[in-house]
Amino acid sequence: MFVKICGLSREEHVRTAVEAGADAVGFILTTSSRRIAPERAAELAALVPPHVLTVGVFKGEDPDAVRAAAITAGVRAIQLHGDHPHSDFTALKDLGRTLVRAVDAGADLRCGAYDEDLLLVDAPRAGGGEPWDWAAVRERASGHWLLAGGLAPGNVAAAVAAARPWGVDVSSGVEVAPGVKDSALIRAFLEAARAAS
Ligand SMILES: O=C(O)c1ccccc1NCC(=O)[C@H](O)[C@H](O)COP(=O)(O)O
Repeated sequence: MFVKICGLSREEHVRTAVEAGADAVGFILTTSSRRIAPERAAELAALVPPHVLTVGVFKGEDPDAVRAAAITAGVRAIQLHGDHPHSDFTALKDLGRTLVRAVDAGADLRCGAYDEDLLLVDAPRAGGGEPWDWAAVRERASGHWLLAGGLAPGNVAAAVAAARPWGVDVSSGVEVAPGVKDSALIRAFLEAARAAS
């Protein structure tokens, strides 16, 4: 089970996620209360060992802006939300970063359909912490795909049983207040996700 902890902004939480065994950590580089500057993401990404994927999260920006921010941040993966066309993934391919297509359940759920490396199937409102009908995508999603949207330590096992994803992603479910991560919740989520696999 691949586990991504998203929306990190503090050193303490990046270190906790890495030490607790996260496979990926995400930095929000788009409009959001969780947004951090690419330069700040670069400071945090420098704390992350090579075996953990650093992910820059974007929504709706044009490929040139995504490229510039991803280079400044030094992230090894780019996650695009917001109905980006196939051509945006093609335009970013030469960067050599892992490309993540983030969609809701209404989209094409075959990982690789847009030449992406990973697919993230999320609630309609990304980062909203809202559970949805995870089981509905079980037969439709395929390949290297992550389930997201309203996951938390207490429900990730049920979500995995319902949707059978390749990986999971969490943000709100490891926060004690909007945008404020908690180390104990990060550890609890990783433990529960591992046990669910
Ligand atoms: O988290 C945000 O604020 C955000 C804003 C705009 C685009 C994407 C965003 N988050 C992306 C993520 O990968 C979240 O972890 C994912 O949507 C799950 O969030 P949650 O339901 O809060 O666990």
